[in-house]
Amino acid sequence: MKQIDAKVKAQILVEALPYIQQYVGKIIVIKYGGNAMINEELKEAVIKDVVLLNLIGVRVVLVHGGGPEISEMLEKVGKESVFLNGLRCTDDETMDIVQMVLCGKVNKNLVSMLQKAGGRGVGLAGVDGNLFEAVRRDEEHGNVGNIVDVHPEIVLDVLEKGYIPVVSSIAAGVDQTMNYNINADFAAEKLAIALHAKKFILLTDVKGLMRDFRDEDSLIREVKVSQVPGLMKEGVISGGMIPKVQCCVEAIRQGVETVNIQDGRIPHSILIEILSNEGIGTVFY
Ligand SMILES: Nc1ncnc2c1ncn2[C@@H]1O[C@H](COP(=O)(O)OP(=O)(O)O)[C@@H](O)[C@H]1O
Ligand SMILES: CC(=O)N[C@@H](CCC(=O)OP(=O)(O)O)C(=O)O
Repeated sequence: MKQIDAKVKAQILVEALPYIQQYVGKIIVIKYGGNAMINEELKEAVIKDVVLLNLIGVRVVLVHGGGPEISEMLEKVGKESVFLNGLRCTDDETMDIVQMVLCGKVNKNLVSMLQKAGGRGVGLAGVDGNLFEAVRRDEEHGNVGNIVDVHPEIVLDVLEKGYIPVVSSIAAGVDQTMNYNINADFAAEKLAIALHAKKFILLTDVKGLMRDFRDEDSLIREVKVSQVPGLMKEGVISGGMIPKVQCCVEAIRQGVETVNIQDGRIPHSILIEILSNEGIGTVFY
């Protein structure tokens, strides 16, 4: 690694101070999508940003997806992935695999990486401490749930002790008889609202919200939530962006100060957003 002169390092830290001060003691919820977990190097960059923020006293909560990893595992056991309106149709066998992959593989991998980077992670599934309670969404999606209640106490306890909560998007049924598969964007949004987060960041595999998502230069930097219905009508927001943007709007309406959709493929994009005036990606306010 290229060494930076100590004077330069000191200068960089001093310049970062006013930005950091805004966030010390505040909660930031980061949704880390499976499509943004492209390789180990990029994952390490995300993890280091999270550890650094935690070390300087920002209360960071990581909510992760893992859609591509679930699909890969389903393929290995000979099951096809079926999506309806962007949500995975989840029969009982698929639900077992969703839980194994999200709560086992992806969650523990992120916790290990946090620890390797000098942080202290605690993995939680949305069923732990009754964090998320859900009801069945509809018959077509099978075991996919809508979160109807959030009990954030377990996350607050973990934060209080200085750990970094790493949350997977599984919810307990309200009657506790079964668990549900929850889209990770929805789970993160609900948690950001319940925790009164200052900021909610969604890391994905595009630069942000684009006027034309095939054109990398058409990034929309700022969106007022009142502009969203118009953008939907124009067809600017489509596919996987529809639920994502709905999450952003709901989070702002429910009191989260700013919400950002940004590119998890850019190394250290979290720090770039937090430590600069210009920021990165699309900010909703
Ligand atoms: N206006 C838009 N700007 C950016 N992406 C868009 C837009 N409209 C649709 N999309 C699609 O939304 C996708 C991101 O949503 P999704 O695949 O669900 O992300 P994730 O897996 O990170 O949750 C992009 O890869 C892109 O194909
Ligand atoms: C109901 C539903 O679709 N659940 C998602 C949960 C994981 C997820 O959302 O992961 P990404 O953020 O990586 O897409 C799924 O089964 O794929």
